[in-house]
Amino acid sequence: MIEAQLLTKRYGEKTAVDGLDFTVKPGTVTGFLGPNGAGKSTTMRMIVGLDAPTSGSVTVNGRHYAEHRAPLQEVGALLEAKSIHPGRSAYNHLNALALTHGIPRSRVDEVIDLAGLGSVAKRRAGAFSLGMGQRLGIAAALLGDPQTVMLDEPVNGLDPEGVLWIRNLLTSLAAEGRTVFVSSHLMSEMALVADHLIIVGRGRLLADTTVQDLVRQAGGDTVKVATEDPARLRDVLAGPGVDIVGQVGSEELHVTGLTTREIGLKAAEHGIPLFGLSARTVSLEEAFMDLTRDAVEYHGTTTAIDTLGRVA
Ligand SMILES: Nc1ncnc2c1ncn2[C@@H]1O[C@H](COP(=O)(O)OP(=O)(O)OP(=O)(O)O)[C@@H](O)[C@H]1O
Repeated sequence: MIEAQLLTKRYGEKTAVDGLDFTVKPGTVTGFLGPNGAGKSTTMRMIVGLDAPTSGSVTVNGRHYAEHRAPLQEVGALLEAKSIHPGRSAYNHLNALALTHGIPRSRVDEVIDLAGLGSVAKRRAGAFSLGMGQRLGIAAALLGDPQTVMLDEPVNGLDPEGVLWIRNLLTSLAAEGRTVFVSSHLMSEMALVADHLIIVGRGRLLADTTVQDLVRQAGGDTVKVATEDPARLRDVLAGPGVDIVGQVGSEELHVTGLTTREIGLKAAEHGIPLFGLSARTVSLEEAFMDLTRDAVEYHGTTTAIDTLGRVA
């Protein structure tokens, strides 16, 4: 469990983190989202005591990080800045960490396997690709078998296989009852792994919500369905809490209140062939952009916002 109370960090004139109040609970993956410069890394650094709050506080499992007797066994963190000696092998790096924290050597082999680093563990870490470096950072974070795991942009530099590995890893860590806190500025990636979202912009809390609620709020539970006989499908799908919109002469209906699965099953039950059945997928990105629009520090001229047909 991570608890932030009025957490604030100023660097001179700049307020990087501005009165954040949030709780990260065990047993789920919590995504920490926000545009570049929103204050995510600064918040994470304060959680593990690498930066001191200007005011407010943040605790892990009820204590400040520095007050834990065995911090590595309490919270494992992957932060953006790496501190690995380039001449040292992955194995030696993890072994040194284990030795200084009273962690058995057998755990080093376990995390090397877990991170898929077996074949490169004896190589110099300085020669590692970005993706291998990320895997080593994650291995180090898991070394103490911590109850709380915090990763800053873990998919950075990973290939598709690595991205999938991270997704499965995060989900299984949460399923084991751990607190999993992961930052990203990519809504699409977070939507695939996170159950809960904490969204920040310019250091302030913009939303503390479930993925499901954010989708709902953005109208993302609309399903687009096409059939030769939309009038009949409309009759079949009609019911309490179901809203159906269609245009005269169009084979397409927009349905809210039913999932793609429910619509597909009902149509099949009544022998109505469907030509298309899809949930709106861009709405999560749209919801994120709507929320953070005023909080983006650096607007590009040709960003993803343009591809959605919207102007920042
Ligand atoms: N040591 C520092 N000195 C001065 N300003 C800083 C320092 N660290 C961060 N900042 C500023 O604080 C703000 C928040 O930065 P932070 O790195 O926490 O954001 P972020 O959400 O992690 O961004 P990104 O997604 O780009 O990593 C930024 O405007 C940044 O320039």
